[in-house]
Amino acid sequence: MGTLKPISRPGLYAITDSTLTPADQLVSAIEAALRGGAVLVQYRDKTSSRTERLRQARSLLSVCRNARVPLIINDDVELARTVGADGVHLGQEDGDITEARSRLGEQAIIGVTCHASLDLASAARADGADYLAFGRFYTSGTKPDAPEASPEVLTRARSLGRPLTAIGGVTTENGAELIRAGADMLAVVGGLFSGGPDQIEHRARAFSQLFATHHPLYPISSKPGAQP
Ligand SMILES: Cc1ncc(COP(=O)(O)OP(=O)(O)O)c(N)n1
Ligand SMILES: Cc1ncsc1CCOP(=O)(O)O
Ligand SMILES: [Mg+2]
Repeated sequence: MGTLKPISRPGLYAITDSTLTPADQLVSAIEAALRGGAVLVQYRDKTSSRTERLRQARSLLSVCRNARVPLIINDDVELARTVGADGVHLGQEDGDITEARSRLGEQAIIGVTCHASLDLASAARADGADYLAFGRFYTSGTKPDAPEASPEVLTRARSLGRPLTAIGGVTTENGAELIRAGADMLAVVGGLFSGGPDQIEHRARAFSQLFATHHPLYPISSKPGAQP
């Protein structure tokens, strides 16, 4: 098993969506999410051509590098390797964690979908996953048929000692419940990007504020009202 790597800090995990964000607005949308405090970005695109995905991933990597925020590629280890992204997110059907590790290296961040299952999470940890993703927690327009999870799974998964991500229908209204239950990151598509370009930075800031208020490990000095 690899050494534990710090995944940035608790916060918003912004996930792109080619239907909510047209290709020509992708970079500015992610720049807005980063200004609002996103701590991790995932390029998730199920529809574009390989050439277009390569182009978009390269553009996003440059934006993320400027902000010193890691870029994760969804599903596609080869794309992550080709562009030199910081890691990959693998679902249960997306291939072997060990194989991804050997292709991307020890420093790569590998995140794994665990749905609502502590057994899947335990196995992913044993195979070297760097973060464990649970959900969907609420109704999701992006992936309506994803298996459902309840927030208690986050509380139980804390004992696994890996950063926990919550996904699926997460909004600025319901996110606090997930952070209090144990989420270190809120992975968000619709709740961040569905309002169009003018809303993104403001929404990202609101998500980031949830961590400042509700996450136990958030630096004390960053909490609202704390003395400097
Ligand atoms: C952070 C995060 N969590 C879960 C997923 C879902 O991955 P997967 O189950 O492979 O489904 P698709 O996203 O590939 O449709 C994710 N991408 N990111
Ligand atoms: C990819 C994925 N996996 C489980 S739910 C989901 C979709 C997340 O998108 P949204 O934040 O719009 O529900
Ligand atoms: Mg997948």
